[in-house]
Amino acid sequence: MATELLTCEQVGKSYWDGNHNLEVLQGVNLALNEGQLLAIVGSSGSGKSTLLHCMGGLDKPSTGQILFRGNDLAKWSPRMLADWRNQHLGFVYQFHHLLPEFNALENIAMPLLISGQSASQARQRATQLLQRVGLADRGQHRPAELSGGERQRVAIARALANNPALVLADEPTGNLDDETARQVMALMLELNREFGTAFVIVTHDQKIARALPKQVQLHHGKIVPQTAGAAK
Ligand SMILES: Nc1ncnc2c1ncn2[C@@H]1O[C@H](COP(=O)(O)OP(=O)(O)OP(=O)(O)O)[C@@H](O)[C@H]1O
Repeated sequence: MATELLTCEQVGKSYWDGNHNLEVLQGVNLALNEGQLLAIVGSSGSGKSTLLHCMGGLDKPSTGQILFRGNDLAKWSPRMLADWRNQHLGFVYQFHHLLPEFNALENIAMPLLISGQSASQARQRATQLLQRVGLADRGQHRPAELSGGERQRVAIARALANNPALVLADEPTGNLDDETARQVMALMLELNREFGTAFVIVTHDQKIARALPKQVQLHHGKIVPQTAGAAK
């Protein structure tokens, strides 16, 4: 039976701009199962990144709840949230956010060192992951010495370092050409199958969204109801 990993219950987010209350998310209900792949689509400004940040505990909803394996994120201290992110979540962004002064291997090893693994354990796991994303011969290269697609592969390997339950990816292929985007997406789908990691992928690209088994569309901060038979 499918087990719920992350649940959004009536999530709302608003910002006060000095004059108005900006309702960025309204009544968002969403359930993601362990190992599931979900695309979040919507036009620019529809609230996709805000929702992803709330799901990752990087931002707090103004109303509603986000539950991880039944635990309400709002009840956790900043320290607990940081530990949870390190242990259970991975993040991939449109721009790789790798540390420029460290090489590919060191970038992948970083979350492992933060979680308390020894340098040799971290190095071993980072080497395996680098191999798995097809970059065994690029370990000593710094981000500036890698192509855009290679940087995203390193970023994906880093996101998976601690074998998280969930990877949150914000436009992970947004900065890549079509063919490289296709390869990076294919890699994420393979890793989902291999490791059982759930992925939430924010994209404005319908082609990419359709490659995933489940999609939700945001429009002005609300989930657009699916027509019968469209959702899985
Ligand atoms: N910290 C903030 N303060 C005020 N308004 C914000 C803040 N963060 C986001 N917004 C507003 O919330 C709305 C949704 O932003 P968000 O970045 O979530 O959209 P998006 O769907 O990810 O857009 P894009 O595809 O362009 O990245 C936008 O109108 C944005 O200006």
